[in-house]
Amino acid sequence: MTEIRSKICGLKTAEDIQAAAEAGAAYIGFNFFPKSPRSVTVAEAAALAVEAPVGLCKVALVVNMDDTELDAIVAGVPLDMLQLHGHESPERVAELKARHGLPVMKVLGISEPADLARIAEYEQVADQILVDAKAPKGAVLPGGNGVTFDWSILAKKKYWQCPWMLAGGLTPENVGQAIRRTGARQVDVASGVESAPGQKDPDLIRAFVAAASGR
Ligand SMILES: O=C(O)c1ccccc1N[C@@H]1O[C@H](COP(=O)(O)O)[C@@H](O)[C@H]1O
Repeated sequence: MTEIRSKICGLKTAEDIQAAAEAGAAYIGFNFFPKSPRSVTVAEAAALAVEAPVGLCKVALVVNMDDTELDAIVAGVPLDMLQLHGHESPERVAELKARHGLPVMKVLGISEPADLARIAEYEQVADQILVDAKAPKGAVLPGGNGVTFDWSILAKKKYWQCPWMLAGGLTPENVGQAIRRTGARQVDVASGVESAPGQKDPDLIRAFVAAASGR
């Protein structure tokens, strides 16, 4: 059976990290978007990251961040990957890879088949692509809104040259179906494993990773 790798995004406590690690998640995400209920400071993320088990990929989620702020995050937190969740261009992706020496996952929002074309602009420069739902009009957050998109759009995808991950409204209940319908081998969740905005639920984290893994 194909191994499915899960990313649990927006972790804020040591208990969240322990639950993700014990459940078998492959990635954990620290959210540095200030308006998010999941956001953490550099100091908070650093304290959590140093306690994370070796082998768990620690991802920093940032949105259109400038160099000064991102330099402080990379200098202060032991990280394994950057997740760019804004309007970063392919040139900016390349620049940040070179500047920080970290793999970069670029997020692209999908709501219709035509959106798939944008992935071609990034697949040679990004290390991974995160395929997410587009944020609803007027939303404060560019992600983390718990909305899905029409997964059948991904049935029309071509082979991409870098690994990709599926996100957008995933939950323990729907992640199995999402994997079957899209062929995703990696899945990402934020709000779908919470009891309230920004509060992760260890039971839901375990249920999500188990459902993604087909257990
Ligand atoms: O989670 C957030 O608060 C967030 C804020 C700003 C940009 C991205 C954010 N989250 C990312 O969006 C996906 C999908 O979230 P959800 O599962 O639909 O709630 C999430 O996995 C994060 O990578």
